[in-house]
Amino acid sequence: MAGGEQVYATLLLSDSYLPGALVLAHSLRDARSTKKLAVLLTLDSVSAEAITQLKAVYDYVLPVPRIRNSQPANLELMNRGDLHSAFTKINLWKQVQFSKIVYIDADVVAYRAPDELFDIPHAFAAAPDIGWPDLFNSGVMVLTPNMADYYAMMAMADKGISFDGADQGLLNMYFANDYHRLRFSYNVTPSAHYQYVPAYRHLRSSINMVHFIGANKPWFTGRYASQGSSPFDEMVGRWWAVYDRHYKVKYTLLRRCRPLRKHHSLSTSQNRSQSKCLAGILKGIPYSLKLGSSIMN
Ligand SMILES: O=c1ccn([C@@H]2O[C@H](COP(=O)(O)OP(=O)(O)O[C@H]3O[C@H](CO)[C@@H](O)[C@H](O)[C@H]3O)[C@@H](O)[C@H]2O)c(=O)[nH]1
Ligand SMILES: [Mn+2]
Repeated sequence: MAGGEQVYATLLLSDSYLPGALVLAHSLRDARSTKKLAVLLTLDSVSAEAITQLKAVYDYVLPVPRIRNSQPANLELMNRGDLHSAFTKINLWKQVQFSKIVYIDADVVAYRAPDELFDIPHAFAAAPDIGWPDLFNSGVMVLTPNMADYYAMMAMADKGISFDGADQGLLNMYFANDYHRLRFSYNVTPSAHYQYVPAYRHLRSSINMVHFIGANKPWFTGRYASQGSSPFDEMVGRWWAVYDRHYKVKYTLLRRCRPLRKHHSLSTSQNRSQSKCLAGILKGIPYSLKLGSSIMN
């Protein structure tokens, strides 16, 4: 559908990636993007509380059907059984109310808003994958929704056609040599194992977005990595900087309200101001903060 809106979109398949989706949205907004933000999610695995959090930062919250790979054997080749429903990304092509989508994984932080990606004259574009750079990484993609691609990819998903069992394998087979290659700066995937420090120093100022691929996300591992000075540590630190800018203050405030609560001898008015304090702060606090301690260290 020509003339539709252009949006950034991400995907949320579980509450466990909520901190990622929130940080991504804030990073784009803080960088003053002029585009709207959309999140596709599966209602059977994302809580109502998480949706409330998402609505505070996303313009469009779009429920989509889960697309599960019924033949997940290839997923085990990369030890990522958790990606059984990554095919759900195919729903992006069905969003024909939008003329162009810049899709971004929930484990990405934007250093600047790459609005120029909406203007590239190609139906599909993506950046190289560091594991095998002839392939593209499917964590950042510029795509044009249309039902023909959607049905063709759904047919592949139905048959479990994907060399890695997930969306990246399927998409690389579908678009094969027919895609526009984006610069790595749009999807910088740091590795704790191979760090090309001189190149990082040389090109650091041109980074557009950083993508934390692999099973260990910044919000799972905590802040420890962000304290060092390696390129990897520095990039993890950038993720936490966005997180803290929007959520840390509120958490500190919450702690200030909490000790009073255990007091039994509070007057009615003290009690009332206590509840008011908590209610006000909780309104703006992400669900993930209340989930566990890993994120608070
Ligand atoms: O439990 C989960 C798992 C995934 N996701 C969503 O799915 C995306 C992909 O999963 P992720 O853990 O980010 O995968 P990567 O470690 O980045 O692995 C690579 O391989 C995946 C499978 O092909 C691709 O989807 C990725 O883009 C590619 O970078 C996430 O960003 C989220 O948007 C969830 O919401 N919850
Ligand atoms: Mn990812």
